[in-house]
Amino acid sequence: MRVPITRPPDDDVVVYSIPMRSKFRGITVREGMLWRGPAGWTEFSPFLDYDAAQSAPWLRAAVEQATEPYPAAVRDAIAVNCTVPAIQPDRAREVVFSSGGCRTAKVKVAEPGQSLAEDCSRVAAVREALGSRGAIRVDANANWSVEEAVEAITALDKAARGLEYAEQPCASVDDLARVRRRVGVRIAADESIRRAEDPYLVARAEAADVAVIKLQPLGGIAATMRIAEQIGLPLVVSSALETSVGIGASIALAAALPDLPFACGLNTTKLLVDDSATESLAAVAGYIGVPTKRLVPDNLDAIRAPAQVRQRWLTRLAEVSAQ
Ligand SMILES: O=C(O)CCC(=O)c1ccccc1C(=O)O
Ligand SMILES: [Mg+2]
Repeated sequence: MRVPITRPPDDDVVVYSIPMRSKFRGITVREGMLWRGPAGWTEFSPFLDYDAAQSAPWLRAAVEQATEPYPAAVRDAIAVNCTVPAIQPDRAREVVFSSGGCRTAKVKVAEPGQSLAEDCSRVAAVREALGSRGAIRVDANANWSVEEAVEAITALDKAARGLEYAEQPCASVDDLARVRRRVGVRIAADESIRRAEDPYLVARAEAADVAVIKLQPLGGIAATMRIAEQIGLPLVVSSALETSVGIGASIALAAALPDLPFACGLNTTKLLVDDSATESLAAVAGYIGVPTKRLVPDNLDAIRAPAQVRQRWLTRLAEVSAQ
């Protein structure tokens, strides 16, 4: 079905370009667009490797944020995890110490070119920094085979002295199910939901214990809340590395969900060198407070992209709108 999506006039959008503190998922610079709609500021930031069709839900989410009010909140603060990139142990410790009091850490593992031993040292360092009562989850971004996943999850569970869950160990839903049957650690699905034709397949296949949901790839708050209702799995709301404008929408989603048993992956403005707002939405004592007003970005001049990058995004926005 062809759903027309309205886009703002070119002159009204801000294109930003912000370096990452460490390489994350192959990304060293985060780019995206911000504009103000009748309901408030919004963010559109599909990853650079996404084509126009894959970016269409991201635009629906951005248009919704610009035009619709947020749903009613049922909580006033969201527990969040800190996110540890595939970095050296001493820097991983630093991420935990400077996380704003997060009691849960998500650690990236299975980075191409790195070894299981490096993953184990990183996870052990995070445990040391977090203390025995914190929760540790790992995210392999689909980089393991079934056999590798079983071996790695078993070793990481030991190194972490207990894992909360392992996120997207393998690419296919069948492989997730196979790994889930063979390890004593919960399995979370991320790419299998946000990049899937059928987001419910993981649940039907009994391939995951936890569903990671991301606002932009799933097409906005209303669309994500429908999936949340029907998927029948505990949910973790996670970011797509937005600036505080986009994180605000994900916080609104997390605030509106009836059940939220795990910390959410929304403390990611820390991974960026700068932000759209001088007061970032970031954890204090492990929680991000749910704002009562929509965030107004006050740091736009500092993050504005060069003309070439701006032009590339305007072209991209036109292509995605034409979907
Ligand atoms: O969940 C988190 O802690 C932060 C968000 C995150 O990891 C992420 C951010 C951008 C793209 C992919 C991912 C991911 O979960 O794989
Ligand atoms: Mg993930």
